Amino acid sequence: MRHSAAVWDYRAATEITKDWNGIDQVVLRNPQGASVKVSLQGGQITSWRNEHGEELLFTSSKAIFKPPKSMRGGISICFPQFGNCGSLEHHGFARNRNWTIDENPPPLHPNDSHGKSIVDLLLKPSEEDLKFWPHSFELRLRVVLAADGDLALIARVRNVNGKPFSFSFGYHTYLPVSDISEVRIEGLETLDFLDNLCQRERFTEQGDAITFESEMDRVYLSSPNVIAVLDHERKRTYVVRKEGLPDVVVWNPWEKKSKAMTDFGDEEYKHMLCVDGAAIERPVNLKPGEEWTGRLKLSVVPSSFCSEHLDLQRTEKRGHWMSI
Ligand SMILES: O=P(O)(O)OC[C@H]1O[C@H](O)[C@H](O)[C@@H](O)[C@@H]1O
Repeated sequence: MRHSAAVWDYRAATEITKDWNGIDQVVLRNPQGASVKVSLQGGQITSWRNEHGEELLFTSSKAIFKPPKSMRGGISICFPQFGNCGSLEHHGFARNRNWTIDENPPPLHPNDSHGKSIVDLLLKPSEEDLKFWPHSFELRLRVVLAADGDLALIARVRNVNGKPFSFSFGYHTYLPVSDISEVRIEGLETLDFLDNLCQRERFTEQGDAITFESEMDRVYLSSPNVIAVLDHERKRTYVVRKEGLPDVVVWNPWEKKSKAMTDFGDEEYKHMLCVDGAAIERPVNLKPGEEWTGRLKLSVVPSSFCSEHLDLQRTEKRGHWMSI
């Protein structure tokens, strides 16, 4: 029997347009009208909007949209180095390179594809990259806009070299918040962290949730796979689910550092927060032919869901990732 209802084509739900520099970007849409924009410049997620058109990622009003540098905001891919822990440029070179679209990505199961929109981007090293980091790799980033508006990113790094190599990785994620002093993060309490403001000295988090009253730049270690960022004023919560990413970087530049950054407004630290799922403390080791996967999924829910009803760790189910 033939189905008369229209079949959702998850690949046709993408469109290629140009970004601010005339560089290709992919726009994903779901049937409700939510959208995601991914630039081939850096494989950077530059926009994520819900079905009402509301932007769910932070971008600085002073962001500089000039290749090859990634712009300040959205979600950028930090690979093969996070921060300055290595000899490469800050946060690695992946975010400052041109990526390509994989025209023939591994398909989704037809039962799992309804309402989703997907694109796979690829990065392979150039001759120049190999001079500084002599490892042949393939980095595949699958970007998924789900039927319910959630945004999922699945990065796969494959060693196509004859020798083992190791790397760090991070999804450098800028979230917009109404007022940083009213925000708290749940899920990181009692963990050890490395404080980048104290020469990466190791401390143990005390107290309840993480709150903000000054500059913060920390790498929380061995973190749970679900954490929540609660924005009291806006009564909304970002739920961050991750897999293969043991660390969480929490960063807010606060007043002084904001003023020192040319691509960031003096007061913007009040309205943003970076919460990055990452693999930093223990670099990932890949033998020839091996592949590593790091998954991140962002959802936005009303805050009331979270504080009382969302048992963070109980939502940590493998089923979340099965269909992508
Ligand atoms: O300015 P960016 O390269 O985007 O990095 C911004 C920030 O990213 C991370 O959160 C690091 O831990 C910080 O040390 C860094 O300052």
